[in-house]
Amino acid sequence: MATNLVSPKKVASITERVWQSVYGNSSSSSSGGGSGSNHQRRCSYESDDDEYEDYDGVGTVQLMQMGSERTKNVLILMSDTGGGHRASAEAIRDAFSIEFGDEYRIIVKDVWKEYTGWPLNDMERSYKFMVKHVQLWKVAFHSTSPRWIHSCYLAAIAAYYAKEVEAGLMEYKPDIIISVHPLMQHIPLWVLKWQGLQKKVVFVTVITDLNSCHPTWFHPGVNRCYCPSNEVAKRALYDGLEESQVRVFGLPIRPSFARAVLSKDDLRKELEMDTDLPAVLLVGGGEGVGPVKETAKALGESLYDKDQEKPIGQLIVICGRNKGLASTLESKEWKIPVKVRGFETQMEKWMGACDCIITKAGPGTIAEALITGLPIVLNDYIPGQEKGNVPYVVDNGAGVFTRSSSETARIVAEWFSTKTDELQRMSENALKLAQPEAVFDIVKDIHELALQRGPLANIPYVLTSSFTSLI
Ligand SMILES: CCCCCCCC/C=C\CCCCCCCC(=O)OC[C@H](CO)OC(=O)CCCCCCCCCCCCCCC
Ligand SMILES: O=c1ccn([C@@H]2O[C@H](COP(=O)(O)OP(=O)(O)O[C@H]3O[C@H](CO)[C@H](O)[C@H](O)[C@H]3O)[C@@H](O)[C@H]2O)c(=O)[nH]1
Repeated sequence: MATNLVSPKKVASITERVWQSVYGNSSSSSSGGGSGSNHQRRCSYESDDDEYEDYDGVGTVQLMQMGSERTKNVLILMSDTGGGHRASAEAIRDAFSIEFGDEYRIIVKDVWKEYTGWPLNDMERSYKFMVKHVQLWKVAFHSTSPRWIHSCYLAAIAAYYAKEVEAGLMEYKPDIIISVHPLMQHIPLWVLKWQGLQKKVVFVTVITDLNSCHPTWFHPGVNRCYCPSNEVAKRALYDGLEESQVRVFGLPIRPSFARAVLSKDDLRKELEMDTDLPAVLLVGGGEGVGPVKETAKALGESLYDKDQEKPIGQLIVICGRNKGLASTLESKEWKIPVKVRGFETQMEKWMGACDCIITKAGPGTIAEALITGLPIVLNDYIPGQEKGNVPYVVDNGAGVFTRSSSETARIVAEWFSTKTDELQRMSENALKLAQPEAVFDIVKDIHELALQRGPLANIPYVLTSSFTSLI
C-alpha cells in the first residue's frame, strides 16, 4: 500500500534522543507474559503486533483481560479550531449512544491541548488569528499541502511530543480512535506504530470538510477514512488511500437534526417568533464572524415594504460567542421583527423555524441547513478548506453565493415575495443533497470494523499505566 508515513526507522533516527529520554534502553527487555482470558499481564507498548511484551523499564503498563463484554473505549480526537470539529465529534458520540447504549464509552478530547505544549496546545488561538488575517491562512494552508512538507512538520512535532501524546492517548485506554481533525492522524498513528499497537487499536478518520480539504486528512495508515462527499473520496484515492479504506456516508451531523420531527408552527410558537411572516436565519459560525452586522442592517431595509408600510419577513440573527455583535444589533431600532441571539445549543430548532439561511461556507452549518431543507445564501468562505463548499452548494442548486450584503438582502426579499418558487425549488434541492443518516452509518461501520478486529473484540483489555505518572 502506498504510504506517506515517514518510516519508523527514519523517525527513530530523528527522534532518537527524545525517545531514549522517554524509554531509556527499553527495546532489549522482553519476556512473555501470561496468556489466557483471566491473566494479568504487564506489558509495554514496545511490542510486536500479536503479543504485548513484558517490560520492566520505564513505561510499564498492566494489561488485564476482562472478558469480551467489557465496554469499549472510543477516543474522539478533535480541536476547537472553529466549532465544526466539536459538533461532528459530539454527533458521533450521540449516535454511538443511541445505537449501542453502554457498549461503548465515548471520550471527546483535545489531547493536544491537555497534554502537549506550544504550538499544539494553542491551535484554537492560532487558527482564529490566521483566519482573521486571511492571506496568512491561505499561505499556511497551501504551502503545507505537499506531503513532504506536512510530513516533515508533523514528524518533528511527533518526535518532540511523543511521550505527551502517548500519555494522552493511553490515559483513555482507547480500543478505537476516531480523528475528526486534519492534524490528528499522523502523530497518534506514529505513536501507535512505535508502540506496536497499530493492529490492536482501530483508527479511523472522519473528514469534516465537504470538498477542498487539506491533504493532511488523508493518511494511508487508517482503517477507515469516512468522506462526506464523492469529491473528497476522489481526493482520498488520488492521495494513495485504497478503495477498501474509503467510505462515503456524508458529514456527521448531530442526531437532533436527523431525528427531529419538528413542526415549523410549533417551533415558532416555542421560540416566540412571528407565526406568519417568512423568516431568514443569519449566522456567522460559532464565533459570529463575517459580514453579519452589515447584512442584518441591509435585511432590516429590504424586508420592509415601504409602500404598504409593513414587513414582508422576519430576521433571526445568531451571533454565537460574539457578544459585541449581539449588543450592537440589540440596541438598533428595527422596522421588521428581529431576534438577536447569542450562542445557541439547539440550532436545529432555529433552523427548523426558518425558511432560509445566510452563512459563511462552514461545512457543519451547510450540512445542517441541507437536512432542514433551507436554501442557503453563502456570504463568505475561508480560503482553502471552505472554498470548495461554494460550488458544492451552488452547483447543486441549493443556494447562491454573494459577498455583497445588499445583494444578499435583495435575494432574500425576492425569495419572500416574487420568487417564492425559486425558494421552494432550492429547498427541494437542499433536501436531495442532505445525508441525515450519515452519522449513524458511520458509527455502524466503525462497530462492524471493531467486530472484525478479532483481537480487539475477543481479547479486550484494560490498561493501567504507570507510565503516565512518570511524566
Ligand atoms: C515552506 C513552507 C512554510 C510554510 C509555513 C507554514 C507554517 C505552518 C503553520 C501553520 C500550519 C497550518 C496548518 C494547515 C493545515 C490545516 C488543515 C486544515 O484544513 O485545517 C482546518 C482546521 C480548522 O478547521 O485548521 C486548523 O486546525 C489549523 C490549526 C492551525 C494551528 C497552527 C499551529 C499548529 C502548528 C502545528 C502543525 C504544524 C504542521 C502543519 C502541517 C500541516
Ligand atoms: O450559536 C451557535 C453557532 C453555531 N453553532 C454550530 O457550530 C458549528 C459550526 O460549524 P461549521 O463547520 O459551520 O463552521 P466552523 O467555523 O466551525 O468551521 C471550522 O471547522 C470546519 C470543520 O468541520 C471547517 O474546517 C471550517 O473551515 C472551519 O472554519 C455548526 O454545527 C453550528 O450549528 C452552534 O451550535 N451554535
